[in-house]
Amino acid sequence: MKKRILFIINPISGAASKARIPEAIEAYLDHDQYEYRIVETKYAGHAATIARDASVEGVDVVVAIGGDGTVNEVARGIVHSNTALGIIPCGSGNGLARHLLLPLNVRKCIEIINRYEVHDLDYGIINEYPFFCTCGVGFDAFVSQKFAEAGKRGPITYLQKILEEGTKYKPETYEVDADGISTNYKAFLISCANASQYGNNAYIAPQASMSDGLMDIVIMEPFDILEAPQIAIDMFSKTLDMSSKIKSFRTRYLHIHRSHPGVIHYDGEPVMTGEDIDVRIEENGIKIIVNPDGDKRQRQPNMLQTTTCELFNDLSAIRHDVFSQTRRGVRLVKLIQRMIERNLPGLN
Ligand SMILES: Nc1ncnc2c1ncn2[C@@H]1O[C@H](COP(=O)(O)OP(=O)(O)OP(=O)(O)O)[C@@H](O)[C@H]1O
Repeated sequence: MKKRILFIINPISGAASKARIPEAIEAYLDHDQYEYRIVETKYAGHAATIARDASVEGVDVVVAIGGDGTVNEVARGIVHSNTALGIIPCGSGNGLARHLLLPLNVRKCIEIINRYEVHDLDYGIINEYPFFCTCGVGFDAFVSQKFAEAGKRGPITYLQKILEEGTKYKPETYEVDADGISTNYKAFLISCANASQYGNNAYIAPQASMSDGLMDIVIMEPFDILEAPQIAIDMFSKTLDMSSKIKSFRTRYLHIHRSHPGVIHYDGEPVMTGEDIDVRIEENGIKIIVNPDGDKRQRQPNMLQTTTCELFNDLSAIRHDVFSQTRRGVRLVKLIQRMIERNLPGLN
């Protein structure tokens, strides 16, 4: 018997047209294996309803055609069922597709769907919102909100928002509970990563795995404007975990308390929540069609990237030393000046 497959297209995701995707499905899908249907979403949240209904009807595969927001909607409609998720990445960042080493090419993704290699993988839940890639609080949630308000999508808009908002953003203090230990952090952001990247190959948690039953928690400490380029380079070099500005650990469950309500994000979708945030992992909760030829070594930094990161960290430490020596020197000069003034009044 043929498998039933449903393709869900989000027409507004990313910046590219989806007009020729139905043609590609007709041309490259294995029709001996699958009987297919295609639907387009009409509004935000629609993909979740369509996917849930399809799963209840016993559809074997639901394919998200869009970015991480579309993948999130489709995936949350089919968690803990026998329906598998397929992805044809057509979004702005495509974080989950990139983590899964899927090609950003419609034909190649359809060919991967034809091979039907399904793995049971983890997903997470932040308060009541499922996430499959990353979620968090702080600067990334703030940028997601600005991006959602921008009225225009695509990676250029994302970058524009990061640059516009980056210098204005003020780090907050969070109380973080994990495995019975509570710690206060002043942080630029706290990210909970089921997968390794935000999208566009910006690796927030290069070592994150979707099959370890754990999430990688990344706490980014406040940094100054001179350190910002180094953090960006570390992200794109998959070496952020080696940065001196990062604290990271793995856990199944995390509680975050902050002093006031605010925005969080799940897979880049912003939502307002209260002071308390609970994040947990659902082990093996979703079936996903993976790339059988995906080489996981692509997620690791190469020698050049590792060496560059170490060099930058050393330079940063030297700069910090010079700064603190200079500050100490300035304090000493002021002290001597005060002593002279006290002992020799009227000198100035
Ligand atoms: N027909 C529609 N009209 C308006 N919004 C929609 C429609 N269908 C889906 N959406 C919403 O579109 C938003 C953007 O989709 P998606 O996240 O897939 O694209 P993207 O943001 O460009 O890519 P990425 O998440 O990879 O950066 C999602 O929040 C989704 O809920």
